[in-house]
Amino acid sequence: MLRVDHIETAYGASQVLFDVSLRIEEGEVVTLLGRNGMGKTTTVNTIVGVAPPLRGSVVFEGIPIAGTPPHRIARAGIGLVPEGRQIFPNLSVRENLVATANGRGAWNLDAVFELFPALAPLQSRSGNLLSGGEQQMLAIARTLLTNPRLLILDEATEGLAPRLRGEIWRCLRALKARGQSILVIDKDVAALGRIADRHYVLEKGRVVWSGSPQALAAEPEVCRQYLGI
Ligand SMILES: Nc1ncnc2c1ncn2[C@@H]1O[C@H](COP(=O)(O)OP(=O)(O)OP(=O)(O)O)[C@@H](O)[C@H]1O
Repeated sequence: MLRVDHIETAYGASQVLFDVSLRIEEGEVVTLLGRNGMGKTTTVNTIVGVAPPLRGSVVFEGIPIAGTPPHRIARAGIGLVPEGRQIFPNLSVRENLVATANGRGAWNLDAVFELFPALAPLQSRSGNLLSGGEQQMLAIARTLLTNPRLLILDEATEGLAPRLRGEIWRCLRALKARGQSILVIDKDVAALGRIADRHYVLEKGRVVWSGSPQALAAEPEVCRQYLGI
């Protein structure tokens, strides 16, 4: 579904990604792991068109998308739940949800309220009055309403209380069970290992290891050296 091949990405004169390659097959959950500043968000930004690569290719469902503007990539079916959520603070929950909904697939308001029952009674509440967990549910629901073929979450549970983190993992398991393809970044390697098909470990802008959660668990040196666990 997505093939990233040998991408090199820079912010101005500062190159951040070096020869990064990864793939996501239909229905897979794939993760990007690595300590702060290693290039995970930049990899996502390259895929969604915010930081086009200097070299290398990004091919989504057989179509090269590197260099395509972000709104066209979103339309092509890649939905991002960004780090920091970026919900519209002055719009209500319902207005946030319908603002970017496209009605081109199975996701509608009823379906997202079924996935996140806690959001349903908050429909008229202003975005800036939501808790962090409610904001993250809203951010995921809003992206699902664009009916993405590939859902990307950057820092899926960052800053959330344990109970709310559990709620986000429950949601991602439910989405995986529906066949949703997902690329996810999070610091909770154990939780990611329970839902992932494959991990990619980034270190200083390079993929230094990739493999299944079982393979990662068998490599304590990789965990220690690159993930600090
Ligand atoms: N807009 C930018 N302009 C210049 N440098 C940037 C920019 N965004 C990120 N960087 C740099 O690129 C490198 C990789 O950052 P990136 O955000 O991709 O890492 P990350 O692995 O996602 O880390 P984090 O978990 O802290 O977000 C870092 O050295 C960072 O300082």
